[in-house]
Amino acid sequence: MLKRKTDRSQALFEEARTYIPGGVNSPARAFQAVGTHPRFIERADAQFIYDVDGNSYIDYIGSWGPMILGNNHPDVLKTVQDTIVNGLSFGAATEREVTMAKLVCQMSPCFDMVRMVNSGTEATMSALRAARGYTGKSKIIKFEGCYHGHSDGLLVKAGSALIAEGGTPDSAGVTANCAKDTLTARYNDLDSVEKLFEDYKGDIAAVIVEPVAANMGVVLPQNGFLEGLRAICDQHQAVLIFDEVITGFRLAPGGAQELYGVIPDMAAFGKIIGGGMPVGAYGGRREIMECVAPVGKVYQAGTLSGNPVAMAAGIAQLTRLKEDPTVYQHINALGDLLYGGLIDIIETAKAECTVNHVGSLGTLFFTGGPVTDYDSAKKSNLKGYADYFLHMLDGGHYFAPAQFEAMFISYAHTEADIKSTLEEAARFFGV
Ligand SMILES: Cc1ncc(COP(=O)(O)O)c(C=O)c1O
Ligand SMILES: N[C@H](C=O)CCC(=O)O
Repeated sequence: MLKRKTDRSQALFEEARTYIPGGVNSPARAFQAVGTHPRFIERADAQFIYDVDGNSYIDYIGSWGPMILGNNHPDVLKTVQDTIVNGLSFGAATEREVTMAKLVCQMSPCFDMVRMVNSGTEATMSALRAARGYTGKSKIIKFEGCYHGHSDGLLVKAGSALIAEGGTPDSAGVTANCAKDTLTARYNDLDSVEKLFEDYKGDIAAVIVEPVAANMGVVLPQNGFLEGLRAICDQHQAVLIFDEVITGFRLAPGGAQELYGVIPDMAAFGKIIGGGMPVGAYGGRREIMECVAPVGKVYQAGTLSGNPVAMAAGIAQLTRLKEDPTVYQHINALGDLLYGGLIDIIETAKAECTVNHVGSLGTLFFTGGPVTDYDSAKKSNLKGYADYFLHMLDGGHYFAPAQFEAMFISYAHTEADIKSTLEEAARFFGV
């Protein structure tokens, strides 16, 4: 029995369902997997998020990652306010796009050039098109349980809400023809990748991977996995693409590439790069990016791409991340505290759980583990996660409403927040 009143959220959800499929504009926020209705959000500030019933929560979603400096960060907010008075969109080149492009190319080890888009979905879809145009090959390899947005060819054995909300990892509406060029391998299993390269000799344009998987819950690359992908792609002249929509600018200023020291040919970014505005980006080696129109023959476009307000927000956030190492020191230290604390709790409680984490990113799985790929993640007790989620939510802690997602810590979180979250978790586990 939940203590908090959520009548207004419940009423809005009823109304929303009449007009919006499932009442939400993205399935991941439907709360279906945890057996309750979404909390309708009124505002968010620093480490807190507030619903329309007047409840406040410590926010561990942070808009699914972008709010790395905390919600409503004053620097980001101020630059947006200063920018909007000059017009919301021009559909024309601006100086801010040059500033953003230089910044991202300086921060991301694999970027010689970048193209801004409007979402992570566009970024991965466009990166793959460029890779195919560059290599002249048609097939791509992705990994089971990895999610790269909702473009047709990538909704194959995908993660995130496809699996989290009780669905299947493939989507209706994607034609067999569209899916046939997408091959799938097992995360952390180089043999499965090599086998595909053998079976489809000369046909594979690219391998796309979440360098840390975060859409089947957080699953870390085992030693040698990313290095092995690099070597296999080199051997077969395929393009290695890191989907850093979650890991980019979060694990380090240069993302997972910098943290693990493996440099892909291309990368896709989203979320953090826009400071909360709808932005994505893809880029990589110059010879690949010069295949993109209007220089090359790979067409990709966007009326709102490089939008001035989104660029302003992104530049403010990335500049802070580039120049202030205390951001990473802080979020990583809190990550150690939170995930280390959860490990202590589940060990004391002798609970069948596993914590996977790196830096500020992590997942508590309701399975004894180890969780190294989609098959092992799938062993999780989903009812266990739902009970835990509801307990934590009612206690004022806003986690991802599904087992197969990640938790995000921001610069605004404090040690006191983490301690309060751990106390609540300990109460749930009865220790
Ligand atoms: C790794 C990854 N790639 C791509 C996407 C798609 O991004 P968007 O939702 O902005 O289209 C997401 C999340 O949604 C993601 O987590
Ligand atoms: N798993 C997704 C992002 O990382 C969840 C966000 C969404 O699709 O709405």
